[in-house]
Amino acid sequence: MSDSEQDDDLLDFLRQHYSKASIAQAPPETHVLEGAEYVYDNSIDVALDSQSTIAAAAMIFEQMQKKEYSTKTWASHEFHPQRKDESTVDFIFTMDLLNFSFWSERPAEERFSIDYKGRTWTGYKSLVAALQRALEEGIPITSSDFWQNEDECSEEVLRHVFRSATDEEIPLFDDRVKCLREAGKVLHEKYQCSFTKCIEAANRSAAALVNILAENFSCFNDVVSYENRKSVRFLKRAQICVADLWAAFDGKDYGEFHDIDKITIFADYRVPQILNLLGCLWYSPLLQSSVNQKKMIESGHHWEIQLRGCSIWCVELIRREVLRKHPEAKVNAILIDFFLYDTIKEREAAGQEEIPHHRTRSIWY
Ligand SMILES: Nc1nc2c(c(CN[C@H]3C=C[C@H](O)[C@@H]3O)cn2[C@@H]2O[C@H](COP(=O)(O)O)[C@@H](O)[C@H]2O)c(=O)[nH]1
Repeated sequence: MSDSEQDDDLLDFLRQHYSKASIAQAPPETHVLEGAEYVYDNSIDVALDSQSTIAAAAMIFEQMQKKEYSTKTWASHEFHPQRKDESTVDFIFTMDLLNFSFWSERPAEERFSIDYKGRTWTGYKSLVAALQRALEEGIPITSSDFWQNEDECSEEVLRHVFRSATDEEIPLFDDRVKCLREAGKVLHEKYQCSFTKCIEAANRSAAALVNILAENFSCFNDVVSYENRKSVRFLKRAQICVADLWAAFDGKDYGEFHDIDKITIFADYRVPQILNLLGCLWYSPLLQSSVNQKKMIESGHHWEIQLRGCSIWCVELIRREVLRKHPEAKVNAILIDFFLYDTIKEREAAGQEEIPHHRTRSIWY
């Protein structure tokens, strides 16, 4: 039998036994966790301490139970939108397009901050406050049509939206403008100007929605290469966008995802910090001293990749340990992450930020 006849026979066999549908139905995957494990397995400047990780799992579970951590915790935060409709979808998409790099090298009283409702907000909360303030001022900052209209949504208007209470402007202002312009263009060209169309295209799969964001919006495509692996996907803002939808809508409507547990923690500058403080992450002496001295670590540096990848892997081990001891627990990496972020922010507010977070300036987190 000739080669081509053998090929035809093989194709006939495949057609008979593997319909296109079954091949196409492989469930969507983000590949974030396998990338994180690869980074962990190939890290020399960051290590996990198993005893501290086991102890952290017990503490986190006990605290989350006590504080009744659930998706409902999301709506309890200042200025998070409360309406269960498309306006909240648009708010979350806008927020997570811009949800990065708020840390400052200035002293506390001089750092970028937003005045809103009689208080001054910094960090992530400064972003949420700025968006709410703009909406109250009649600026449609959560509309992708607006972002595309450079006459109405001029640089001057955007500087007004993010005007600071100090003379330090919001970090990476120009990059944030680029994120809005790109997102407006992509939504217009591919999703009828609405992020809800991206959600619909994901067919209630969290992994599929993360992939839609990463593959269609370059500003969400948070991917690095490390050692011999070309593509380590962290996808921090794509993942936190899906997680915020899930939490804001209590796992229903626009927040309903059958595979939400595929989402990992969001590898930023806060989770490594709290894991380091808890003794779960150990740094090489040189890395620890660089972090303690608040030295800049370039985006893409192997230290930064190790910090982010080992954080994702560490919380995966914490999640497994919690479920090993409490199989019935309604706990996933998202809720553990929200708890860890809120915990480090409480410690910061109480002046207990004994070890600083690492300093990397980028749009990825
Ligand atoms: N891993 C993780 N990173 C988070 C958050 C949040 C806020 N999520 C809220 C929603 C539900 C939760 O209960 C939170 O209240 C912001 N960030 C990131 O941190 C950085 C800002 O830090 P700072 O400048 O100190 O505020 C920046 O990269 C930002 O993207 C989180 O939850 N997890």
